[in-house]
Amino acid sequence: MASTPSIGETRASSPPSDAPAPKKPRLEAPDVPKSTAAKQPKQSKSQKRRQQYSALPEPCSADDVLWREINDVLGADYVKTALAEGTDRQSPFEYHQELEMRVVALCSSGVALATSAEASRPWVVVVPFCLPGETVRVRVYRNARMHSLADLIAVVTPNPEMRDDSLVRCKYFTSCGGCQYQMLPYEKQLDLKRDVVVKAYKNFSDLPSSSVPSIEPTMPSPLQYNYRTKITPHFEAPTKAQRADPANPQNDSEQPSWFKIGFNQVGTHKVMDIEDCPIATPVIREALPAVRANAVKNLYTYKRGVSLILRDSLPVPPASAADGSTQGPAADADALATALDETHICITDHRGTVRERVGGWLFEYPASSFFQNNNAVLPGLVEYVRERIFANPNPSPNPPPTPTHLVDAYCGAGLFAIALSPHFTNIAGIELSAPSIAAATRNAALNAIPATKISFRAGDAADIFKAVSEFPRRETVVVIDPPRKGCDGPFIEQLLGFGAGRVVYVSCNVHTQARDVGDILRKSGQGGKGRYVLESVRGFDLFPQTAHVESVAVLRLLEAEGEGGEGGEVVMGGVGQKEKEGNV
Ligand SMILES: C[S@@+](CC[C@H](N)C(=O)[O-])C[C@H]1O[C@@H](n2cnc3c(N)ncnc32)[C@H](O)[C@@H]1O
Repeated sequence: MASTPSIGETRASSPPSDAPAPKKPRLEAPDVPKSTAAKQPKQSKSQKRRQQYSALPEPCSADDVLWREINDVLGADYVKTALAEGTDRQSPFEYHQELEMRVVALCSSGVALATSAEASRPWVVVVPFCLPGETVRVRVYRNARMHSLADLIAVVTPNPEMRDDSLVRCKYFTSCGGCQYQMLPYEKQLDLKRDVVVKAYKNFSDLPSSSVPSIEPTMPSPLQYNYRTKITPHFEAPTKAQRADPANPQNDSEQPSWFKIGFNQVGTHKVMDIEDCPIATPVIREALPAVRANAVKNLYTYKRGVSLILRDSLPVPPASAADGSTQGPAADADALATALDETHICITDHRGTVRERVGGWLFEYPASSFFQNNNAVLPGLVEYVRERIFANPNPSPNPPPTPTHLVDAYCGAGLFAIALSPHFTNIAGIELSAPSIAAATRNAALNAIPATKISFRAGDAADIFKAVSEFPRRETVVVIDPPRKGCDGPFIEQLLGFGAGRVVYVSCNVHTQARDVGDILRKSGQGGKGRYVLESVRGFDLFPQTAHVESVAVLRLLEAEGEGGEGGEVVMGGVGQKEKEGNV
């Protein structure tokens, strides 16, 4: 998801398809004297580096999330003064210095933020795998703006209220960059993830706290290990020197010591060798040794690095999707389907087809395309979305109309459109990836949903609103589930222009979600279609043992008249102020 090209950028820099190719720009206009031409001096590499060095992180990026939390620890005024005085990079610590620090906070990415009263000036040290309240021994490996990055050497004084090292199930924990929280009881993980959502809305929504309802407790995953239905271990192609190493094994079943197949080592882009991953589903764990052995066997044929794929799947009956012969809930979950559900296989071919069941619904999609990675949590997620769409938290004599139409923007293989289909008369989905759209269309047939009721189209999410101009706006729900970078300006503009009665924003990046929700609430107050209020926000744990949290925000349109929609101030939706106290 993170690698999805930035649609906004592409659009801004590409001419419309029927426009002539742009001419190479002239450096100077012919009638402008040389000395006064507005020619931008070319930047040298070191100038560019200096500029990057002095620029603050890109808004809403992972670096920005860390930066804001460093500000919270040190105090915004202190940081502002350091920036103004140019002392923001004057670390009190040396490269490779060993220090004893006290952990004062956990960052949203799962790393700890530590400080030392003995440092010559207030400074944060960022260190993985430790918890607030702990005293830790660390070694600094990089100095940056107002903080240093360090490796954990040892936990000197553990926090017994949080840490339970007996819970750790993976031998690679604290070396592999995949998991951050295996030492934490599951309830604590859920609490920390709620804090992440609270901080995201505080730091990124730019909304008054009165507009943000109390963040609900994080929805747990039914499985805390063995849940991950997709893993992508990777490896680098051998270098010339490695190929020529006389110490290399002479048979193709033995793995040279320099050949690593796995995931990135914590805090680096270096691959570490991983033979097992206990958060992956059993069928993936069983398949991994053979997949690794195959990579070792073919090792010298690789010219470039490779990302392997292992996806948990139900067996795909021949031609089931194309002719709709295997029907989902309509087939009444017959004995064959039940038997198939009990047998899982591992798909390792990027061009293969994966089949999953979510509740009573079947989904098939290309192995290389997007589908949520924790099947166990999906029925609860879909049910929560359904329940919030039809809930009326503020019963009034003039209730909003019952939703009848659904728009699934960023629909992938059709998860929300299909699983919510019994509750709507008309459904439209849009998605950028053509293979995912083909899968969504097949999935509708696979689940016996008539094409007169549901349709999918490939395209930019913003384009869906033209296609559904006949949908009654107040009775329409828009489900948004964008990639990590969130929605772009044109999408939000179209969304507001349409004015759907309800918007459910599902997100794999709560920081961009908070930014976009803030934008929607503010801008909707300025238009004529009424204004949105934020009714609820809840984190979902799709990735136990990691710091990652997904989030569902529910927005409701207050009409300009009749539902108290007049006035410019953004107000909170479904939750009373009392419940809200002590939140953000
Ligand atoms: C987080 S996934 C959600 C998919 C689906 N809702 C699900 O739960 O399976 C985000 C999807 O948005 C698609 N996408 C990315 N940019 C898009 C855009 N500008 N317009 C439409 N879809 C886009 C990606 O291809 C990806 O399938």
